[in-house]
Amino acid sequence: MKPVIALTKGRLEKQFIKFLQERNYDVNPFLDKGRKLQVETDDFFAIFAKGIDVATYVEYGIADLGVVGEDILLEVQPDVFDLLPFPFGKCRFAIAGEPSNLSPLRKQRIATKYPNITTKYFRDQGKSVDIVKLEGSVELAPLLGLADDIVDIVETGNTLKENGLVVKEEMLTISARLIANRNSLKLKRAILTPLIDSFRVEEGII
Ligand SMILES: Nc1ncnc2c1ncn2[C@@H]1O[C@H](COP(=O)(O)OP(=O)(O)OP(=O)(O)O)[C@@H](O)[C@H]1O
Ligand SMILES: O=P(O)(O)OC[C@H]1O[C@H](OP(=O)(O)OP(=O)(O)O)[C@H](O)[C@@H]1O
Repeated sequence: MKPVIALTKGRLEKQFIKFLQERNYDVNPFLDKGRKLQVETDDFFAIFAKGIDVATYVEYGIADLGVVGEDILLEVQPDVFDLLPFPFGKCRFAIAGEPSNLSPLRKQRIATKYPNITTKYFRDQGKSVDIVKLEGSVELAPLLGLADDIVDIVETGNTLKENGLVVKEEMLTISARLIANRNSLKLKRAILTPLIDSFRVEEGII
């Protein structure tokens, strides 16, 4: 029996495949997968899903392991075991907006894909804000007057820069994480341990 790993489609998938290659796993089945959403390698079955669904597949035990952004774990708080960080998918959460906008007299309005992370962050600072939930291109919101500022992921800063926005406050840094189904960890320990151990990166490298 092979383990099942749920992978976040898109940028994390590409970086995970590179990570596997560096560890001498055979990645050929990934290279010609086309639009297929399931792939079998010598070592495991992989399924491809959106990050939020990766957490769901792992929580329900359809997948034993998952590769998912920490942003999803913080936002959704799925009932999974958070095993270890990967040295990719590194970025940070920040509050950003137009350089010169003044604090509004009304409650501050923040646009974000991450309402729970945002609410908690401001609540911890003793502030209540209005949240506008968006699904992407969040940088548009302050430019078009939908919100005063945004809370979003920043990596290179290019998206902010090219849209005339600046970081106003750094919030926290995140990376991709390896998660596991709680029962799989107990019941399939023998087949999962070698895989999990091969994903460990020496301390100091991350
Ligand atoms: N600019 C970035 N740099 C590094 N990691 C990022 C960046 N943006 C997102 N991520 C991480 O990669 C994960 C997947 O992001 P990706 O952009 O592929 O999908 P998404 O935009 O969150 O969702 P969708 O599938 O709807 O496009 C995110 O959950 C986050 O952890
Ligand atoms: O600092 P940068 O390197 O420019 O990266 C940051 C951008 O990347 C993510 O967007 P993504 O590409 O996932 O598109 P989205 O806005 O549709 O979510 C994030 O939401 C920022 O917009």
